[in-house]
Amino acid sequence: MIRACGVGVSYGPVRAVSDMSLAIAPGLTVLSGPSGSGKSTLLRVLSLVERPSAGEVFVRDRPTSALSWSELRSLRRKEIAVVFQNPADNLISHLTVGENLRAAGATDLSLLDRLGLGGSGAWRIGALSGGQQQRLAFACALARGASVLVADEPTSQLDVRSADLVLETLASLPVPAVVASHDPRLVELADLCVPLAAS
Ligand SMILES: Nc1ncnc2c1ncn2[C@@H]1O[C@H](COP(=O)(O)OP(=O)(O)OP(=O)(O)O)[C@@H](O)[C@H]1O
Repeated sequence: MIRACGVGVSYGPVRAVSDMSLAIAPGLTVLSGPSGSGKSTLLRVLSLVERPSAGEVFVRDRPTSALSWSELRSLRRKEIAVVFQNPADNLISHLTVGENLRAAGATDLSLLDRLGLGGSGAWRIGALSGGQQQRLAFACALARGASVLVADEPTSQLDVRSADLVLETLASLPVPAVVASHDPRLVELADLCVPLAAS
């Protein structure tokens, strides 16, 4: 679905990503590596937020380097949903759980049951734990109908119990997901682990 071929990203003299090739397959792909190894940069490139300095990113076998920024944005909106590190950045705080899901495009609340949030449709966002908020963020991402979910360190701001909820969610997503994380438990869950070396 999304494929990177020989991707490199440089910021002046800093080579954030060097000659990286990978294909996001069904299941969970985890980008792991020490701080500064280029995980977030590679995620931005795979999410079409940033253009690589070298190489090519293919979406459904279509090369993206010749697309304009507006074409990239439309392709991203259609195919890719991003879940941010901080749960609050993913949700509309003054809406209820159900309203958030409907605002993301859901026609019913069945995704709540599927992600362990059944019965919470009328709750305010503030009544959810951090882990429940991240679960809801993944539910909203699925409601958008994206073909691929992308998440940068989705457990890093959560306590262990809340992180467990997110790990369960990541293990059972119905669409391919690519996640950058330091969390060794996420690496264990991965169908494909892509280790990045410090630059
Ligand atoms: N916009 C930018 N401008 C300049 N340098 C950048 C930029 N973004 C990232 N870098 C540099 O690129 C390298 C890789 O950064 P990146 O954030 O992708 O690593 P990371 O593995 O995600 O790190 P962390 O785990 O700490 O988030 C670092 O040396 C970083 O300072």
